[in-house]
Amino acid sequence: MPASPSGATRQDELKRAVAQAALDEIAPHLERDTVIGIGTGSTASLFIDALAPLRDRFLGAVASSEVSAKQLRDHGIEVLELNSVGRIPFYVDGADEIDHELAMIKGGGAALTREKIVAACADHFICIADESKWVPQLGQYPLPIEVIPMARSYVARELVALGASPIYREGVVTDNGNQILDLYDFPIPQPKAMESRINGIVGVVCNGIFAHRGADLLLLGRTNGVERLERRR
Ligand SMILES: O=C[C@H](O)[C@H](O)[C@H](O)COP(=O)(O)O
Repeated sequence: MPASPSGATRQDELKRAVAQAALDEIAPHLERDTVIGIGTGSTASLFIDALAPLRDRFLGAVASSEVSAKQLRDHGIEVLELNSVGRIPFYVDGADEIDHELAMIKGGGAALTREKIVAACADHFICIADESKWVPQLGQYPLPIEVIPMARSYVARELVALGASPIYREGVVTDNGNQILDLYDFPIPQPKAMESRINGIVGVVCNGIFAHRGADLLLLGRTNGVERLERRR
């Protein structure tokens, strides 16, 4: 992708545009006691940067990773523990893939479990993504599975029985002290069923299909502007 004179690629510009669009979406709803759920990754990071100037208009944030928590604190935004907060009106995060039902693959950065937990607690999941993430069917991007380390080989064998080819993401330890298996070339025609099926394997902590709790709103960065897509009810 060509870089602009500033060094930013077109994809970077689209990510920045959707980060700003998410801010525009939530800014009118911020109250002194509002807690915002914050995702992980390059797009979520741009959202944190955009959010920083408004830090005095809301209470704080719950972060889905240690990396995002640090970035929030560096901006002077209070990071709250999930167990200590009540309502989270908005969760803002990126995705590795998203389909027309606003189901997603997430976890390219290994943050899937905490992301799914914070997303589950939120009233509205706003997904921010550039158009490269928009797919007709999930599964072109490797599907991450977070596993308890001692169960890794067992889970891998169970996934092979499902028709997958799991690859151990060597050297990666999640914020929860676990490991990641990635499923390459694994088409997912029925995301909800597959999300449940993989979660049923003993030793799996979480998988990167976000279908049961998909996004409510997608802000999709396209070359001709940000498209706003709401989940069909
Ligand atoms: O674990 C990482 C997260 O699921 C990210 O939200 C996802 O990988 C998208 O990241 P990015 O915005 O960098 O493409």
